Amino acid sequence: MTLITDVRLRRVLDSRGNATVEADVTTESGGFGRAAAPSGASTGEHEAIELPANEAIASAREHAVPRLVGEVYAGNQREVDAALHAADGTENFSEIGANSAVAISMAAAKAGADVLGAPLYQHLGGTFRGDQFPTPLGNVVGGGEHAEEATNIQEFLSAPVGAPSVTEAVFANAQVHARIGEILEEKGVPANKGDEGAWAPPIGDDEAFEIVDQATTEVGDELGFEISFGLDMAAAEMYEDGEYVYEGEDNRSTAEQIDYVAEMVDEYDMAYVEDPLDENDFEAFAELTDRVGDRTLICGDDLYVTNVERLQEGIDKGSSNSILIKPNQIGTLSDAVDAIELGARHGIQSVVSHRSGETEDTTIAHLAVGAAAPYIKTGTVAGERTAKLNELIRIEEQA
Ligand SMILES: O=C(O)[C@@H](CO)OP(=O)(O)O
Ligand SMILES: [Mg+2]
Repeated sequence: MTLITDVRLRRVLDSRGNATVEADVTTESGGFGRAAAPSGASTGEHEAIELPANEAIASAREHAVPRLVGEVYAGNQREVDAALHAADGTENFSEIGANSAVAISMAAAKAGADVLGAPLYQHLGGTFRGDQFPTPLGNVVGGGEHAEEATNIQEFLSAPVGAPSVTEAVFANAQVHARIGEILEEKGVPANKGDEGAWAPPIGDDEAFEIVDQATTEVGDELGFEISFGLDMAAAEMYEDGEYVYEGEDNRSTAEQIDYVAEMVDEYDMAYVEDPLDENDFEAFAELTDRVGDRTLICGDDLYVTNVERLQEGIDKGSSNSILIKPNQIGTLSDAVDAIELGARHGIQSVVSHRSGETEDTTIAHLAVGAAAPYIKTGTVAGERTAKLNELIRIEEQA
């Protein structure tokens, strides 16, 4: 029933207006799945390779489609993803492009779910999944590679850790975003928006900490549950010649960066810090995790690139207690789930994540629920972000 009979690939727009790959997968019994690849701006050095969309499509048509059509069952995700790896033949999807691979992998999963008549999260996670929901981390202020003339720190993330439901958490993040808009207006700070819809005001990191702290506290008090906040520092982007470069401030050595992050964790009682250190510095990550890992999540994004070998190195060295999961960083859903499961076996909390360039695709909402990931990071207000957040609301209603 789920034998793949057709795979179509096309170029569509992502949220930055760039071309990305969309895949349609059809099965023998008429099952259908459609998915599109996202795209990063602050990409990790060790990520699977994204090719220009037209090249990725041409190569996948030549190498991957013949290995799928009439050969592989969409209901068997491992088989689909193994065929993609075999078609590519490299370590990092540099032949067919991780963008083609992930679009086909996700579209096949949806086609499989369609044939089974099951929601995608249940197809991915099994019948005993669907009752545990991720806490959404919502980008509310940011800069770095996602906006010019804004904060050094890439993302300030609202973290409604005390929310009684995912729906209330999603609305809480939107309210924090709105409150920050008001605070910026009161201060007379002009506020543009960055790639993910977060405010991108021309202020320093110190002022952003104060504003996000104020907004999360006020909205938390009003709603009656705890809203903490966190950061994605995307520190690999700041790291130059052994130092962390902060515009308008002194540079920080690795030891100073560790001290700074540890101080901020305590000063603001932060729930989460992603990529506080360079993407190759497993040791510095371990030092920071040793210092504050009992009271906050230290998450590896560019550090791990959703790769189980890099995650295993982090586990061996004690580098973090959390991992970011981006299916397009590794190229298939099977690889992404392997990383979540390896992490879970070692007490590493997964944060399933969007990219800064996104589409209306909602697969990551289902992946987070299907794999029982404790967190999801998928923005706060823009349409390509609310697509996933609204899907979480619908899944919660079904549960
Ligand atoms: O660093 C990140 O976590 C992501 C998503 O917020 O950004 P990008 O997709 O640009 O890598
Ligand atoms: Mg990141």
